[in-house]
Amino acid sequence: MHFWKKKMRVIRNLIQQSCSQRNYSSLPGTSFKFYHSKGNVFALCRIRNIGIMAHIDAGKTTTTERMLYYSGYIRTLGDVDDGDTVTDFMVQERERGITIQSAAVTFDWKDYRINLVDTPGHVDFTVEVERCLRVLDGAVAVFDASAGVEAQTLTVWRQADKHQIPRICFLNKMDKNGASFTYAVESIKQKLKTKPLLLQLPIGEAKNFRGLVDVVTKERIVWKSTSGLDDGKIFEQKPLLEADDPSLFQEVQDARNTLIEQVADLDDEFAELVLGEYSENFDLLPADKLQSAIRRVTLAQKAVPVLCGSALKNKGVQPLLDAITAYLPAPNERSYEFLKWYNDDLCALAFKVLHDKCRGPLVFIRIYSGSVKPQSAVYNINRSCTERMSRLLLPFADQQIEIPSLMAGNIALTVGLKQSATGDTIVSSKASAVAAACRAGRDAGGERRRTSEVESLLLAGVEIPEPVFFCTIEPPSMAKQQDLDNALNCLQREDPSLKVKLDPDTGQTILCGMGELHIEIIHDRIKREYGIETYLGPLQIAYRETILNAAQATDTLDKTVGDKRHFVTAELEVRPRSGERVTTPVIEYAENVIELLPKELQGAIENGIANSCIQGPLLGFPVQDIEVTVQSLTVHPDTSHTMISACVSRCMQKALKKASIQILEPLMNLEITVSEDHLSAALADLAQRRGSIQEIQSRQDNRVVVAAVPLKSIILLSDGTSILKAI
Ligand SMILES: Nc1nc2c(ncn2[C@@H]2O[C@H](COP(=O)(O)OP(=O)(O)OP(=O)(O)O)[C@@H](O)[C@H]2O)c(=O)[nH]1
Repeated sequence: MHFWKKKMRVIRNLIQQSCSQRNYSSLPGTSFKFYHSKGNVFALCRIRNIGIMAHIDAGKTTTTERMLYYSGYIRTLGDVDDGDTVTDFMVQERERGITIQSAAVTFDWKDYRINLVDTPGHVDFTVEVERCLRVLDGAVAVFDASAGVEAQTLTVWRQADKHQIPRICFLNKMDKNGASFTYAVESIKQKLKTKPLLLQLPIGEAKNFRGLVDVVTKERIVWKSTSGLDDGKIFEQKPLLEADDPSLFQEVQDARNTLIEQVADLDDEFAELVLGEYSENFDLLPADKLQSAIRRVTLAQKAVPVLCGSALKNKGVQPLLDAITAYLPAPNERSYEFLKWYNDDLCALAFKVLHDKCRGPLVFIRIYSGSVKPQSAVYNINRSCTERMSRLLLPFADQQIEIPSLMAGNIALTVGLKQSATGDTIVSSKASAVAAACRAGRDAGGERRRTSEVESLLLAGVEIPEPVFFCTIEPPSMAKQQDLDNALNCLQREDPSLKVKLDPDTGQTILCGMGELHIEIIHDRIKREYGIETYLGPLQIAYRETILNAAQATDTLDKTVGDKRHFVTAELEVRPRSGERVTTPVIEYAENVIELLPKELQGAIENGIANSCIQGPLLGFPVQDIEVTVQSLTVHPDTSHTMISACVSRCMQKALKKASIQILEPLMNLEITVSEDHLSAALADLAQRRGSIQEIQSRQDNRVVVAAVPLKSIILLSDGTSILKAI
């Protein structure tokens, strides 16, 4: 079903691309002068840095497009299905109708500056979501109201939890068949374990969805079409009277009372107010008092406001924009410990890199303190280098405008930073970094070593998960290998989840990625953006190896090279590591070894251990979740470090073989929505694929099977086609 929908989109897009693409030679809609004049004059309290996150296809891009339209940034509404939205500007995004890379847009809404990032929903691009969330102050979680919380919603929700990001929920697709406000709210409660605050109630559902009622103000909002134009710009907002609709009136009354009680439970200041002045009649409680309390509980992440609408049918997006400004935090409302070490000096985090053919690398930075100006030097703490920022731009999807400076709290695009990569901390100068490190050291009691002072200045980057797929990639001729290497270098800087390595046996370049689609997109980009036609080998699963038991091994290396005798004897113990997953071995030394071991030999030993874990003894996959103890080491004085590493590595391989080495296979968590009639067929199919069924839920008339299935059996069918495409 899903596949056909996408396929239809691709066909339509291909037809339309040639005749009806939006002209982007200038910023769509609004004039440049407007942004120049307002460039950075917004007070911090009027800035919102927010992201839009959700499961694939929930409607993030469609919602973003409506926001841009109502804010006046664009004059015509783009459509994902027509491939002409502002934020999905990559050719692959337009062709496939999905978001692949996050896109930042800046626009203004009622005297607020909103820096908004539309993120991808596909599981292969989760890292893209994570690195954006790292620099955002708030997020809008979009849901398909007919599906509620879906698999990837859980992942992005957890990412937002990790970065402690206040959120609001938008139940989109209220117009869709099967849309259910109650079902979606219940699934938020159950699956996300959060407290939803219902700030709106829908008027009608599915094809009867007409508008909504604002529970806080008790106003009815109904959208009108004017002279055939149904763009949602015109809507009627007036107090809901009992005479209009007695049952809706009662429903709203009850919902408001519940909301007041919920908020009072979470906010002492509001509880005092409610229990004092308004205890007799909640109706008299002013909307602004309720709003302020909702803001406080949202910022404290004690509850999540819930709104609803239909982005496609142009309903509910303006109130969502109001809610973003009313309930999500301004940059100065987020607390960042490191800010006090910088005073007003520049401190920024590079969170995304793009490569532009003419301008070179474009680096997105979030400014936490101080300000940036073009033509200035900045210092990259991670790389210990000074770079020159030649130009400063405000991002508007694939368009940018040049600005003379930008203050803390904003997101900017810089030109000229050639070394900086995703996750790097940028400050004004080395002296400023040293001064901040001293302050950080003083705060830590002056006992901290210098290295850890510098470490504390580094703004935590983004955790990159290990790739699960790999394949070989080859240029059409050896002459093109250098060009391919350059292209892969650029793509890796843009996308930290893409890993490139050399096969030590064949010398081939290996591409490692997060999924089939990820690798397919990289292949396509190399062809389109770098003009290199490459050949991919068969897609393979990145297995891992681990051990089940503890084991010991001893090995001796005795070699004479020239007039030098190299002699090492190593004794090691390996054990499985329980608890948190570790991809590199945890190394310990027996007491008698650590006392006598010269520091410089430690590096050689650890090198040997790490090298042996790169290619496990069973099938040559990396070894993980192990602990190693160096029990004893005897070294002849003339022995080189390389020989020590080689001996330790050989000894490790012996120990691993004795410790019941096993293959670990990646599992995919699946949610399969089927009608009751097809349930048994789906379960039989899962069993055939070695899947383990965790739960079978009911979703309105459908059943949802939650299962974990080995990746190998889900990706490749016997005829070599992908099951994901076949569904
Ligand atoms: N019925 C209905 N369809 C919608 C609505 N909003 C979006 N859609 C459709 O849902 C599909 C996906 O919309 P997108 O806006 O691309 O969703 P997305 O979350 O950005 O998708 P990814 O970025 O690829 O994860 C498109 O076919 C839209 O036309 C809505 O309010 N109602």
